[in-house]
Amino acid sequence: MIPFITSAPGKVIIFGEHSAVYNEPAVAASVSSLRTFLLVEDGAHRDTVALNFPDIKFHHEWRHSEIHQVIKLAEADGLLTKARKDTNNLSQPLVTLLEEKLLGSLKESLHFHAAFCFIYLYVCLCPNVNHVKFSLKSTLPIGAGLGSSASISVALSLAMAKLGGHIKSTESLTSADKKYINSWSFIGEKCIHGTPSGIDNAVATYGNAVLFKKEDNGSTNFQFIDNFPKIPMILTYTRIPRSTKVLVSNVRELVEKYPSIFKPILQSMGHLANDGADILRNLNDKNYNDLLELVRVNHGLLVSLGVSHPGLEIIKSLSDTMDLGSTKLTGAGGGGCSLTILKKDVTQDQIKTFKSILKEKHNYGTYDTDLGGMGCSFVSLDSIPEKDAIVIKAILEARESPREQLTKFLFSDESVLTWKF
Ligand SMILES: Nc1ncnc2c1ncn2[C@@H]1O[C@H](COP(=O)(O)OP(=O)(O)OP(=O)(O)O)[C@@H](O)[C@H]1O
Ligand SMILES: C[C@@](O)(CCO)CC(=O)[O-]
Ligand SMILES: [Mg+2]
Repeated sequence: MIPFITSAPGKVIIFGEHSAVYNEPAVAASVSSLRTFLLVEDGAHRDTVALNFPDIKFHHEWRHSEIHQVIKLAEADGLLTKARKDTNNLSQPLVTLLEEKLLGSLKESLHFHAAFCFIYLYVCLCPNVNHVKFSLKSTLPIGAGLGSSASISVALSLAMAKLGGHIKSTESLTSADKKYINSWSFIGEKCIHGTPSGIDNAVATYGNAVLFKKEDNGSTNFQFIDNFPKIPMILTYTRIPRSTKVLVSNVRELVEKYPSIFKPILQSMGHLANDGADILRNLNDKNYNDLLELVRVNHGLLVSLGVSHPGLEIIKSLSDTMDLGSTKLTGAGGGGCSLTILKKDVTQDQIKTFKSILKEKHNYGTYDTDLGGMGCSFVSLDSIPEKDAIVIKAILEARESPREQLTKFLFSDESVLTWKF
């Protein structure tokens, strides 16, 4: 089976970030052109499980025998069996064991969370896989609100589900396969940020656009928004770093301190997401301004939750001053990215001016991308000529490879890869 590559996209939340965590509906769409790629191949050394995550300058090797000892401890009191059965919650005793025995040396937060997500999934899904190396690279900005954590959780869950024999499909993924990947990537997201709603991993697994809702019993419910309209928009990346885990826990403190103030705000966001989904299902000239209005209101409510940032307000203020449309933060906020939905009459010149002010004055980047499209996918490198496989492996293993190069060789019309999904 080895070598193979898995992949999963990022996402944009259009309505309902943060309120989604409180079981309110939310709307998100995949950003199929911004993706994480994970190469699984034989390792260089026997008895090792190696991680090569160049985007965050993280390279790590565990001896398989060392992991195996931890697995034996976890198996002894039935802990692992329990953890494997529960895809709604992390097993705290297993987390403690992994932290003590396998993650103790990792102090840097990005490294710790990526390794924690990896090792929890590994011991649950494919603990016997040995002499193996995982190289992971993404064209998504990391920690920027576009779902980088969910895309790595999904790419890892798909790879480990294949390695552990939980997914046997060699052609397209079945709906049971996707359900399995979605459940385990939710656990991966829990390792990275504590209390995810599950919207990001659902979109990274299934692709397309969804109206999502987490139910009170922990299950998730989502409907695809078919024929998702092409909306003229600009995604702006402030490059201001932040952590979803911290932002979500700050909101929780506020909600617990002032429930009578914040619960209605969260519910209001939920109503807004439902109304927004109705508009998006049937977007036309008459309701286009309603879409802009709801985006503006959603941002205002997010500001009241304390998850904006002066750097995001710069984008909002410029788009308001230039009368371009409505801007809201997207994802967890606190920096990261914003989404500007453009009015219908905005000209190319105005867009150019907006982008260049943001670039020159603030060093912000922008992404031109469509929403929707393919969710998680995989491809075997045995299925392509060896010379192409060598090039692709080198790109995925290299310390640095530009986003354009990754996209060109792995996910463009020029790529030799035929993804299965
Ligand atoms: N390419 C990558 N390589 C290694 N680790 C990554 C990569 N992308 C994401 N991560 C992990 O995900 C974490 C960032 O997740 P976080 O949820 O804070 O941001 P995000 O998912 O980009 O934004 P949001 O959750 O708002 O959509 C990092 O700490 C890191 O551990
Ligand atoms: C902030 C949040 O609502 C979205 C992060 O992309 C968290 C979540 O839903 O898991
Ligand atoms: Mg995330």
